[in-house]
Amino acid sequence: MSRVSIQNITKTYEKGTVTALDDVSLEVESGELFGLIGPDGAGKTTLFRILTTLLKPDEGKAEVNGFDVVDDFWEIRKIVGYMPGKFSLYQDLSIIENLNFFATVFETTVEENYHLIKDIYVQIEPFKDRLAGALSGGMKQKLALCCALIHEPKVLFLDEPTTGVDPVSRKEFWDMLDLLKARGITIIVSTPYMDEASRCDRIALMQDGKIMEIDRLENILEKHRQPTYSVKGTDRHRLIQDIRSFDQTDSCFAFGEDNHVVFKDSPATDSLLHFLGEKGHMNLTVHEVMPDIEDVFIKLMLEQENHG
Ligand SMILES: Nc1ncnc2c1ncn2[C@@H]1O[C@H](COP(=O)(O)OP(=O)(O)OP(=O)(O)O)[C@@H](O)[C@H]1O
Repeated sequence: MSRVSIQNITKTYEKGTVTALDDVSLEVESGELFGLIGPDGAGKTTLFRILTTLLKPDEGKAEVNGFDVVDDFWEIRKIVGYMPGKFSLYQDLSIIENLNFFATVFETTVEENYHLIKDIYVQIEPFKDRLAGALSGGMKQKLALCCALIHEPKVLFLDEPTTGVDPVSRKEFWDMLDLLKARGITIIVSTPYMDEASRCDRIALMQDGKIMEIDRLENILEKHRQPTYSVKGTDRHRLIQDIRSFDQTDSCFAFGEDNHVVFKDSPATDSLLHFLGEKGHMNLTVHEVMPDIEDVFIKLMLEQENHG
């Protein structure tokens, strides 16, 4: 049985003028570590709020562990853990007070379920009397995860848990999720960081309330692979504009120091270099690169924009 089943969910705000989710369907299997990947405003938080019964969909149906998110909301609240993106902790309570609070809400105690949070909690326990508001981003994130786990949830929803957290803590966080997955907990995690896709069993790429693709990362990369070129030069700002104005350019986006270019038909690197040279660009380099998930995301985003 799939743990989370979403069928044709639509949700709008502002009397129907803002569409947050547009006919979204998705199945997450038991024990999966599933990633919802997309930028701000893609609809990730709205989907989590529906699945954790805090918001009702306008249309469609969703189930968690066989319970309907509208009719069986009370059952769902007992079996899910939710780590919201913002404001999940009481800033003026200490670490241990926050944890006790969440345990009490679910009629349990920290002692009773200590084994569930132990691996994570030992890292912040030395500071247990420190106020949550005074913790670093990485420590807040660990505490929020402990609070979401303290009642032994079967399904865990984590909304952008690594946003604003340093790269080392981000990696540690994903290592912790691997441990939770090994215990059989189904996990759905959202992130705007494309590189985190590789840590998930499967991912859904979301943009503007729609799911553009759902699959294993390697399958998505394989399916959407297209020849992609890195073009660098001295005058970076003008370069991207000039590459875009070249008549054989299909798309060009900045990737850090780089510009990634896809051509309309056959690769036209020589004519592009000639074109840019005539526009006075210096120190130009061009070479083919292996497209990654960001390249695929942009490709799908442009296709979605062109269709709708
Ligand atoms: N309470 C609300 N009232 C009106 N519009 C809203 C409300 N909540 C979300 N929206 C809009 O719905 C869309 C989806 O927002 P949502 O918060 O679900 O996306 P997200 O992917 O979680 O992004 P973020 O990281 O910014 O929260 C956005 O256009 C957002 O502005």
